Amino acid sequence: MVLRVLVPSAALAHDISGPGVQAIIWHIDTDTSPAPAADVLVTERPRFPAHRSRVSAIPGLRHVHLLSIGYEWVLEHLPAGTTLSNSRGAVEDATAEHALALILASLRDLPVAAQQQHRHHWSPLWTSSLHGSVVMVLGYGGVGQEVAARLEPFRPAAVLPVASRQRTTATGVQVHETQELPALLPRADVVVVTLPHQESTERLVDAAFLAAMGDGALLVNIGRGAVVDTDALVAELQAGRLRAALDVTDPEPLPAGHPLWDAPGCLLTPHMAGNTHEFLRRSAALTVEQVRRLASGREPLHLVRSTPCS
Ligand SMILES: NC(=O)C1=CN([C@@H]2O[C@H](COP(=O)(O)OP(=O)(O)OC[C@H]3O[C@@H](n4cnc5c(N)ncnc54)[C@H](O)[C@@H]3O)[C@@H](O)[C@H]2O)C=CC1
Ligand SMILES: O=C(O)C(=O)COP(=O)(O)O
Repeated sequence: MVLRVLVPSAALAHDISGPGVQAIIWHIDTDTSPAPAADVLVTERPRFPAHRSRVSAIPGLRHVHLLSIGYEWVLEHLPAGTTLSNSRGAVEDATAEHALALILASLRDLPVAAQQQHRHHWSPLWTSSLHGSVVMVLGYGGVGQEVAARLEPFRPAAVLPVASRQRTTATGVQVHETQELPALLPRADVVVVTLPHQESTERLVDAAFLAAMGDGALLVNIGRGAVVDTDALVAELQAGRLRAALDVTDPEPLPAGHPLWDAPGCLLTPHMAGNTHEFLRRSAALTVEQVRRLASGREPLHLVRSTPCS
């Protein structure tokens, strides 16, 4: 039996082609015609929410493999009986690196310096240091742990990991739980959100959360936009009380005229934390391995949903 696999690019089609595999190029954002029948869909996260439902119209679909990690967008569109896997391990490094870039750029006011450069204006700035600061890492999974590891060489006063449950890791790290947030938030100079979007995390960073952060503290979001109450954040930024560096926003893409574009003290990047050439190579290699496994009837790697949904 030949495994029919939809892939978003000619390069991936080339990589996965082989005995027992038929690669078909179909991109969820750009191919507006209905997808051809296929056993497997390999896909990126659609850039536009309206394109998500295209997954549910693929005849014969049995497995979806995501080229990234976040899978919340696909769950409600998975046809019954379909299993799901993601690219765990391929993108955490790049994402954590971007978090550090956002923290350092914000603390050292690089966007202000860049604006000065565009105006050919030379005026030294006084900024804040990561050394000696307290950094909360909210969400302590694959991405959160990589962020925490990258913070250590900067010698912060403390790194406070927060996740769903309290525990001490095998390496002795004390992970706090969300119930402790009211006590911990006033201590944090920087809060880095690495949470997935699910019912329990939606708007977890709400007006009360933001109000508990200290004056001048920095909120960084590299998880999902919907974890933050955007209106409440805009209000804090416009009041000049907090700063923010956001790779993910709600809504996304950010529409023209949205108040976040020009909010004071807000650095925005367009959901690009994971986008490195190295990530592409790693996820391509993972996809080749995944397709080989599926073609030979073996258990797929990194299953997110192992029991076919009904
Ligand atoms: N900006 C970007 O380009 C990228 C964003 N991401 C996002 O980062 C997210 C996290 O990825 P991973 O670290 O691999 O996920 P993971 O599943 O390994 O870790 C999630 C963490 O969140 C915690 N958590 C879950 N629900 C919680 C709750 N209600 N309260 C407190 N903590 C809670 C878990 O305990 C765990 O520590 C992805 O789901 C994706 O949305 C991932 C890659 C790139
Ligand atoms: O892995 C994720 O969840 C990410 O957000 C990054 O990749 P994406 O932009 O979703 O293709």
